[in-house]
Amino acid sequence: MSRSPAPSAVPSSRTHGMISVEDHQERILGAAAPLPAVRIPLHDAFGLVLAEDVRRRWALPLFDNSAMDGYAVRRADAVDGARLRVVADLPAGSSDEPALGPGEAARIMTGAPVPADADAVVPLEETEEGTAVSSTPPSHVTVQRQPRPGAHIRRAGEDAAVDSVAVTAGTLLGPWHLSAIASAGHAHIAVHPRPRVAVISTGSELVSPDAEPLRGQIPESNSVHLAAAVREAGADVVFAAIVPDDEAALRRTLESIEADAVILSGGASVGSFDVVKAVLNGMGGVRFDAVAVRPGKPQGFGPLDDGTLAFCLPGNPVAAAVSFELFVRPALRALAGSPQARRPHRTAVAGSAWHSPRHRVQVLPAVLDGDTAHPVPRHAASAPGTPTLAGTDALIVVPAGVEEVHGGDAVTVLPLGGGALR
Ligand SMILES: Nc1nc2c(c(=O)[nH]1)N[C@H]1C(S)=C(S)[C@@H](COP(=O)(O)OP(=O)(O)OC[C@H]3O[C@@H](n4cnc5c(N)ncnc54)[C@H](O)[C@@H]3O)O[C@H]1N2
Ligand code: MOO
Repeated sequence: MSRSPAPSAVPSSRTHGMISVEDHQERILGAAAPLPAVRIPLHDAFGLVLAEDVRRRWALPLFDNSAMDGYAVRRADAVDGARLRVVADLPAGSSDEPALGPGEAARIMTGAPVPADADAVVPLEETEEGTAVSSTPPSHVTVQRQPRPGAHIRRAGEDAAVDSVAVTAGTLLGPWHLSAIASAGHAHIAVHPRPRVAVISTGSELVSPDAEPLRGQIPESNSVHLAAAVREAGADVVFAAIVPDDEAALRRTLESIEADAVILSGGASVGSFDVVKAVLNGMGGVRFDAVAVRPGKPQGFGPLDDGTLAFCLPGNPVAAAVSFELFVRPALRALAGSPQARRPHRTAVAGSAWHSPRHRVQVLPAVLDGDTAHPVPRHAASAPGTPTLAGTDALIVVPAGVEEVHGGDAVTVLPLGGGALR
């Protein structure tokens, strides 16, 4: 890959009339503070970000308990071949605390509290009576092998101390975290709520995918893509609409929305019918910039007067999709309280050669095959095996200043997907 020196990053500096991708991302992330925490039932918390440390209400395990089905014994008496009298039966959940005298044992099941007089558990398999199932314990049990001190007893507090932190604030909650929180004694927790997102596609040429498009009309796809991407990012779509190129209609639609973020696509450029720019430029803190990225150059962003973050993306479907990944998704994750708002990137090998624009970051939809990234051809042929936009599972990001990528070059990729956060 031929590289020319990267231009130094001066915040909001303009090179060739454009601001850098990083400057635009920083401006957006600077405005996207975590939404205020709410308390919700643990069962509803999967995929949300924990807002405060969760501490254990008790030590774990709660009490000395048996790790095996067997017999709780006084080890000194339980020598090889000893015949012990069974004086109690302790299933899990038993609150009994039987005393064990010399030569006595209690049948005990896994998880049941170990009597204070016992100092080891002999598993069923190490007794003459063995594992034959019976509802009542035998009157006596014969120990085959003397247990080690403390054998098969899980001691109170050996896993975790009372008041220790079970799960830390900022954690994206998955099944393992949630069960740890339940074990720590909490049925309700403080989380950042899912961001509420409105999606608006603008353009008088847009028609429903099941319509027969007349000349000049095209099937509307951005709202479908963006709504799914919003959900995949762990946010809720609270509103979706197609609005024609009509300033009054767009204003009315915006006024009706209650959301944390609104994503508009189309009409962001300089054309005569670019109503999004006409309506939103200067509304609240919204500003339009040319960002040094292809595709995705025309971008509008800023808070509306009520604080809703407005993202105005270019209408071209690939540009809108790329813009979502670069600029919207990190903001939604930040609103959701995630400390890792950006997707992790990695290095892959370019599967072919292509040109890249000199002064802009290039972002190419790609299909990953192991370590090789195959850019989706602009005019994807339908030959079997050819990567297509529908199969996109990563974006290749080529920095500004690189004009040629050769097959075999190392390239940066952002793998997409990887599990929906809901
Ligand atoms: N004179 C200039 N013209 C353009 C410039 C420029 O700098 N000067 N920038 C170009 C770039 S770069 C882009 S990207 C586009 C983006 O412009 P808009 O945001 O105004 O997008 P539209 O014109 O509304 O739409 C572009 C294209 O995408 C189709 N589209 C729009 N919305 C949808 C949708 N929801 N579903 C499917 N397809 C959609 C639309 O029909 C157009 O074909 O501007 C360049 N022009
Ligand atoms: O932003 Mo445009 O072509 O660069 O998509």
